[in-house]
Amino acid sequence: MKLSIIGSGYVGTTVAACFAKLGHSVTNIDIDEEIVKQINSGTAPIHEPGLDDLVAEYGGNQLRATTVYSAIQDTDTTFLALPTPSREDGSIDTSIIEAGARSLGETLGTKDDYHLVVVKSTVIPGTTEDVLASIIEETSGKTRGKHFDIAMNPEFLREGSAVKDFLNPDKVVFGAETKRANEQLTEIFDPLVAKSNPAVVETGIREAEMIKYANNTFLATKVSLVNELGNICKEYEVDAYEVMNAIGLDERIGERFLRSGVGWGGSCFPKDTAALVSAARDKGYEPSLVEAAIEVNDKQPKRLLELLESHIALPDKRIAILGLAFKPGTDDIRNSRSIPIIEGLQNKGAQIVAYDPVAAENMREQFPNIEYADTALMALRGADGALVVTDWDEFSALDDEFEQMRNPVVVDGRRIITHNDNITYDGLTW
Ligand SMILES: NC(=O)c1ccc[n+]([C@@H]2O[C@H](COP(=O)([O-])OP(=O)(O)OC[C@H]3O[C@@H](n4cnc5c(N)ncnc54)[C@H](O)[C@@H]3O)[C@@H](O)[C@H]2O)c1
Ligand SMILES: O=c1ccn([C@@H]2O[C@H](COP(=O)(O)OP(=O)(O)O[C@H]3O[C@H](CO)[C@@H](O)[C@H](O)[C@H]3O)[C@@H](O)[C@H]2O)c(=O)[nH]1
Repeated sequence: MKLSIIGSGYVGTTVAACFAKLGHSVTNIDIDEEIVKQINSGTAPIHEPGLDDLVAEYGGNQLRATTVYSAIQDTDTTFLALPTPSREDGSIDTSIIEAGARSLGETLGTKDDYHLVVVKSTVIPGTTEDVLASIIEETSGKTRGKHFDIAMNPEFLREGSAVKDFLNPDKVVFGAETKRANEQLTEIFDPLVAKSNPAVVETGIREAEMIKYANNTFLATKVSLVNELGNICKEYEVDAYEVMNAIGLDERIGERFLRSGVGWGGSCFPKDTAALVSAARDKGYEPSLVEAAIEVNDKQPKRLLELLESHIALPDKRIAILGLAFKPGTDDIRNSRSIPIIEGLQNKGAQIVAYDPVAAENMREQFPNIEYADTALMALRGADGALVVTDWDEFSALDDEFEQMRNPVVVDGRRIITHNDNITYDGLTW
């Protein structure tokens, strides 16, 4: 089928490249000319394992990119994969996706045949129907349910494994209000369903919107609960990882997302939990458990700094930060736990030398005045303390490199460093 995808970020580019691999002809629409150029020349605009190969194979032929919205007219279905960031008060800011819907509606106004619009972005229940569909009707002059349909298809891929996740999902969710929309979505996803056999959830639009928030809030709260349990375990000198491995054997709990540490970051958990809290309050409901999950998460980076301070006084000390990305496998630093850690160290008067295999350039834009090292060893050399913030594999292989520190105090926020007699090791968990 001929698909267009508005927004070529982490989701839009990954989904587009994967749909091309599945045999569809895909056009990415983005306002960023650099991204458009990169895709057309076969280069992935973001760091994501496996994406380079797909964009190299399909970019410029079965996968094209443009800044021109009218390219949508030559497609059957448009996915909206635009950002839905947090406002200052945590509520969802729909201004970008509204602008995208407006441009989409304007171009659909002169399209002759039926079109399916699919919201891929994460949006609060009611946004697809009450906000986006209304904008498209208004700007196109067309009637929803007749000339076009709108559907909601939330995305569950994780950064760092986005291509693999998209091609091998546990489930695909189709939120649709007409048979025709549901059938068209089914046809688009047919090659994926045939290949990886996920559960197919056919549901209403509002339910699809809420499934995404419920999914993320459940996982974020699970990790916060694990962090709280890990903190209590530490007080009692109990190995939290052994405890979690055991409770994970209970199928009702499950073995994944049980790693306690410095907390969750990224472009989704923080913003989606905040948006759900805000949306609940809008309806007069106080979501105290979700608020507590956020509070536990906010405290973990502070706990890491307190642990470091229990070993050394920070003013004027050289502190190595290992890991800037919010998780391994990505260059994304949005809401990374490394950000409050850098700020906390700066407030205490420490000198920072940071290392990350791929995310340093993104962090440099936000913190141009800290030192960035080219390797973990270079960051550690001469440092008075080291904080492990991201669980990159290469950090778990570090060993006598720590001996190059002036004072080998290592505080592990991810439980990945092997203890040895030559370092003073401490961690968030025992
Ligand atoms: N990042 C993830 O892992 C992930 C996973 C699942 C769902 N989501 C959701 O998907 C949505 C997109 O997230 P993302 O991380 O891909 O965003 P992103 O910030 O990585 O990418 C958004 C892209 O949209 C482009 N853009 C902005 N305004 C535009 C416009 N008017 N027209 C065309 N392009 C425009 C930007 O240039 C950018 O390339 C969000 O709602 C997010 O919550 C994200
Ligand atoms: O046991 C765990 C698992 C995760 N994390 C942290 O949780 C955050 C999020 O990790 P992960 O969920 O793997 O990455 P994301 O790319 O943010 O993916 C989440 O957010 C996406 C955007 O909505 C969803 O699509 C995914 O399903 C959902 O997992 C990261 O900071 C991790 O370090 C932990 O601390 N302990």
